[in-house]
Amino acid sequence: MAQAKARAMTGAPLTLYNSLTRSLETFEPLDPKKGVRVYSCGPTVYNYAHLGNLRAYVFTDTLSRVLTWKGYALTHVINITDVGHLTSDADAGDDKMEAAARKQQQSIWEVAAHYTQAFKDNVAALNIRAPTRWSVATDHIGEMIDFAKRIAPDHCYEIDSGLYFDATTVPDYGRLAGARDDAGEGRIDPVAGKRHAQDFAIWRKSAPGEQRQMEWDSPWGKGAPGWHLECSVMSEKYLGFPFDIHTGGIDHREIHHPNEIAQNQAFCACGTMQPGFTGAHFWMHNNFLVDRTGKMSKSKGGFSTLFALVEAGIHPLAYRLLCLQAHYRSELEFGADHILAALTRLKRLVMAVQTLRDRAELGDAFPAPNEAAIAELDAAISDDLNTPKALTVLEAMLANKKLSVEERLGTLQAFDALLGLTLLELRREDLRLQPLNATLGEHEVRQRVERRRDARAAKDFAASDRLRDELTAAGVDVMDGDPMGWDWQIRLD
Ligand SMILES: Nc1ncnc2c1ncn2[C@@H]1O[C@H](COP(=O)(O)OP(=O)(O)OP(=O)(O)O)[C@@H](O)[C@H]1O
Ligand SMILES: [Zn+2]
Repeated sequence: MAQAKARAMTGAPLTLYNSLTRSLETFEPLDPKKGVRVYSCGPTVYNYAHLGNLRAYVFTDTLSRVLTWKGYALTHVINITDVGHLTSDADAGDDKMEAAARKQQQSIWEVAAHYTQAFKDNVAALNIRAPTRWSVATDHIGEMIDFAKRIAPDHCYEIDSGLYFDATTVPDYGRLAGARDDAGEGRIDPVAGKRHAQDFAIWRKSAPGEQRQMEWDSPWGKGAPGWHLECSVMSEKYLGFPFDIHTGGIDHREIHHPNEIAQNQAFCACGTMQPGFTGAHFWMHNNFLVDRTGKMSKSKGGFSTLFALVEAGIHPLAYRLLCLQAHYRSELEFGADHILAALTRLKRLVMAVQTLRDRAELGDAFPAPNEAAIAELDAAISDDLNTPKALTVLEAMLANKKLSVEERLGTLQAFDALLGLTLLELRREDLRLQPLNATLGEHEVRQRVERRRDARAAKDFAASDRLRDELTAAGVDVMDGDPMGWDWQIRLD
């Protein structure tokens, strides 16, 4: 801890991109006594998280590791949305949870419990640190009603379908989104009786005759809270306004976060609107994971999960590395080639570390990290979390012959805490996962690869080709002369 504190004072200033000002700003905690307070919009647990969703949490994990590295005490809240998120972000359509429960013929609570656990399993597999608190939306309905009661008199109006927030009652509505283009407006479905297109539901009343599994009594009738309200309420409850950093995917910059900001303005100002007040100091957004069809999205279907990746035999940390290879504000493309290349890079790293370990003479503890390498890493991540640069610093450090083998391992320990790749623990064998649909076991693959090598050595090309075909049919690619000595890999289609 003492070492971490010293780093915060001597390290580079931390610069982060604030979507609110569309500029890079130097980060300082708003109230150092409270440490740094971060809120991240969490998953809607109606389905498995896709790899794009998980990119959002690799990003928040990097942010939280960097803040810890800088020596700050961190309070990080991620919510679990188990009510209120409609099929359209802008208050139209069905509740995603209700729709999923109907389709899966299960209770919403079962659906939520199953996908919440699956999400937490993904988080653990990616070595994303658990936040200080997971806060579940349905545990906060009372607070949501109280919040709504406080802002309703000056900012809301009631119509048949519920209580709506009048976006014209706060200054500068939508500043975070910037100018809304026609496509943005087009996403806002009309709701009968709404005063303005941008107005949004604070409380949705259950329609007469509607069978909802989740509904609560409120001053505006039986119903459920709006999705935007949840995040305002839970961030205020656990972090207090204003807190330091609010994160989410870049889609939230358009509707969800501007609406949270409007609610926060209404909640805090109580008639005397403070200029520029938004509830959080920094609003940060990760860009999308895209595939050939565009943004990966649950709503669109055909998405990839981490579970599917592992079933195909890819180690989950290869996906973490793929995310770190791109800056969080750039789009990142996902495809079989991309993930296999990331896996190869991870293998190289693991083998480099293993070679060092084999050569090292370590006592009870690792030696102190090399200060120059630490400073270089610190400069990279202090520059708006430049993880692609950090990875090249890592590789250069591991290969730096001017440092002793032991010193490199000691430095790696510090790097690992920041990048979360667990390079000191991973072994070459760990990276060889067995695909679920494999027709040959690892041992059988090995035997065939060796028999094929012998056949080639004996110039028995017919036998060697037959063995290769057999392996190909089993989904295994043989790699003759692989520089890393990795003589086979599973094939991803
Ligand atoms: N393709 C993507 N790339 C990166 N982040 C994403 C992507 N899709 C969603 N996110 C982010 O993932 C987080 C969790 O979102 P959530 O579970 O509410 O997704 P969703 O809106 O139901 O999913 P989808 O948009 O895929 O239908 C949010 O911060 C969201 O902005
Ligand atoms: Zn949110």
